[in-house]
Amino acid sequence: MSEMLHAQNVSKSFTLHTQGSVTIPVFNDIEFSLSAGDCIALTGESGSGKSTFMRMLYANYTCSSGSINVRHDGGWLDITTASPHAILDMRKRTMGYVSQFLRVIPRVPTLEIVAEPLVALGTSRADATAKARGLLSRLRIPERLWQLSPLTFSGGEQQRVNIARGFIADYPVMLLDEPTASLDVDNRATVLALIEEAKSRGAAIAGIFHDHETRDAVCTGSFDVTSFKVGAND
Ligand SMILES: Nc1ncnc2c1ncn2[C@@H]1O[C@H](COP(=O)(O)OP(=O)(O)OP(=O)(O)O)[C@@H](O)[C@H]1O
Repeated sequence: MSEMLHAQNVSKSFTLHTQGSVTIPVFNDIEFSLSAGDCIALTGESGSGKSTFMRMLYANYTCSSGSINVRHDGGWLDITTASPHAILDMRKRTMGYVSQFLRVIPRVPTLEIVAEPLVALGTSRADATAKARGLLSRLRIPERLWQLSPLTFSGGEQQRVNIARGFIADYPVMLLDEPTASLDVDNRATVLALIEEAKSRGAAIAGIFHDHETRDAVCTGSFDVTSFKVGAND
């Protein structure tokens, strides 16, 4: 399967400038690769750096050293050195990210929030809205809520709106941060089906799944961040 993302010699430490410039080393020399059709679980004990690494894959956090290349626009883009404009383009067209929490924009209806990534890619508003309706139905968000802002929705409802938004475009690479964390059994099954569909169309997926059943059901492999922890092999 073709490689979609490659992280090489990636290290990370945080410097706490407001606390005497204390340095917190997180991990050293990570080698990580993701291919089309993969669904790799990032694993490791609490505090080992799973979320930090995922944020680095999305270029939300900088790398202390190393490179992260993403297949984008027919070539490779090193997101550790790319311009902010190139990163935004990569996120728009290549890499989807389902975070745990929805960023709610007040007064924007749910249907529009879900359809927006497809509209940004050039799909007509009618087609994007039709697909958004389909996803919201599958994820059991009652139709009477679709024209409302999700500001007042429950945690689980907000998470499902976020999932619908994350899965509406066929991103070649997807990052999933605990996509089933606050879901009931039926909705968890729907999310597993969406992940399976993304894998079958060739998406390359990395995710954090604290729930073992979810991980065992959809993951093709795992990547233990702990083994790259600073001092792990001392
Ligand atoms: N923005 C930050 N500034 C400073 N230190 C941070 C920051 N983000 C994470 N860290 C530190 O980096 C280490 C790894 O944290 P991270 O959240 O990535 O772990 P995790 O494996 O995702 O943990 P968990 O499973 O508990 O969510 C921790 O020691 C944490 O304190």
